[in-house]
Amino acid sequence: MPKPPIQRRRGRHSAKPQGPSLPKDPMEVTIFGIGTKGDGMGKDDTGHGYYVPYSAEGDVLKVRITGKRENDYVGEISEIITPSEHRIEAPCPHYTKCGGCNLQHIDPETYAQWKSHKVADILKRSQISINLDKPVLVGPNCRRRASFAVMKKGKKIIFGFNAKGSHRIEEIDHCLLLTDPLNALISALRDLMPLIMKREGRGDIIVNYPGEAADIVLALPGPMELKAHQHLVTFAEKHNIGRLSWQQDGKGTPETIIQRCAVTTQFGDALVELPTSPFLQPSKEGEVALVDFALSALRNEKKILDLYAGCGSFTFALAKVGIVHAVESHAPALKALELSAGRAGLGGRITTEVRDLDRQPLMGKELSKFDAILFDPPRAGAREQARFLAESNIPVIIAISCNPATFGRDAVALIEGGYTLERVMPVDQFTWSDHVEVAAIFRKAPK
Ligand SMILES: C[S@@+](CC[C@H](N)C(=O)[O-])C[C@H]1O[C@@H](n2cnc3c(N)ncnc32)[C@H](O)[C@@H]1O
Repeated sequence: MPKPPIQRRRGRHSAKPQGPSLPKDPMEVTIFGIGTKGDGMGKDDTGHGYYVPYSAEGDVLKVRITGKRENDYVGEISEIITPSEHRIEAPCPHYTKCGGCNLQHIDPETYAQWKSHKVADILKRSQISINLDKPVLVGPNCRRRASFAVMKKGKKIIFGFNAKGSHRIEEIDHCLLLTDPLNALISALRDLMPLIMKREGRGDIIVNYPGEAADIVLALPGPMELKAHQHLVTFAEKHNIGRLSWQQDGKGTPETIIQRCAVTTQFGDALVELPTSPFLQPSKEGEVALVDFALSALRNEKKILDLYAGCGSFTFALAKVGIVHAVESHAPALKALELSAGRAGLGGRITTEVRDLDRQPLMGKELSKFDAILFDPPRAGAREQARFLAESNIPVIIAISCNPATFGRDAVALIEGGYTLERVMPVDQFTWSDHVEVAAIFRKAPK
């Protein structure tokens, strides 16, 4: 029988104990499903509801109650009485201690179904019913970005990943989700910390490895000390770091300390020189799947609008179909896109515009110039912009979203505006977590 997950200490954000009203003895709970946040949902024999992290459908458990979520109890597994048939041994030794993953203990088939069910459930809440495409599962060993946590207390430094809902840091040497070049940096970064982290406190080390060279932001307490510079130069040389930046106390714009070479990524034929901390799709595999999906919606549209374009993950691919206007609020990202378009000889096919689409969405006549639109907003979605897209008569709209809930809201606006939702494809770039992305196609018949 698999071992019960290791119990974590209660952290700052976990459910608060409710005092004497909470039963003290562990309760027997049967898990009947997994909720949208990845916690098992169960019932005891009185019918009371439970949320139990790290449980699986069909588990019979002894659950120690730690708090309440609305009318239901939240609990921790104290014993697995009968394991679910969907339970497997989690592949990572840090599982349940590190906060990164919460669905490693479920067999791959059930896991994949759950990702699709999560999207379907959220869409159903918005009264949207559609047969979803088969999900794209990017899998482990693909993530090209990581945010490590570091803490110095006295002389002791701990480097790893934050535990879930807690100040604790789980020390790790290897993460199954990361690409090999990123994993190879972990022990080197740990060894670097005592040489450069002189003040007590906490920090984050954000590493992007989008192409040939890594880009690292050291968000650490206090200013960089002069002595740290030579250590950083040696570190950058030895480990092929393209750029190293220091962000004092994790606030403000990171200051570039060392730039050995350009930090680049390839979008189609264009090599894009990236600014510090750019948005990129978390994996190349996910990026390719999303781009292929977007292209599958297009025929030979002449004018295409790429909203929330970032550094151009979609722009360069769309420019093979038509002339693209890329709009984005982060000026350095758009500058990188524009320069790369020029170098790739695409200056005539790609135009750019820095614009805040919440405050100043494209509307009416501006939209009517385009034959197709792709929009890929942040987690909050594109509420304002979607209202105007809904009113437009653009024949095809492609939506990419990292948040099915805000996608559902924006999709309703488009459907109420006369669009038909043709396809929705779940994309799992956040393997073993409860996150899932979606890509969708909407069409409107010409008037
Ligand atoms: C999910 S990312 C997508 C970026 C790009 N499409 C990609 O796949 O790499 C969302 C982008 O929206 C931009 N953004 C956020 N809020 C915005 C706003 N109000 N107006 C315009 N762009 C915004 C962010 O800077 C970011 O580049």
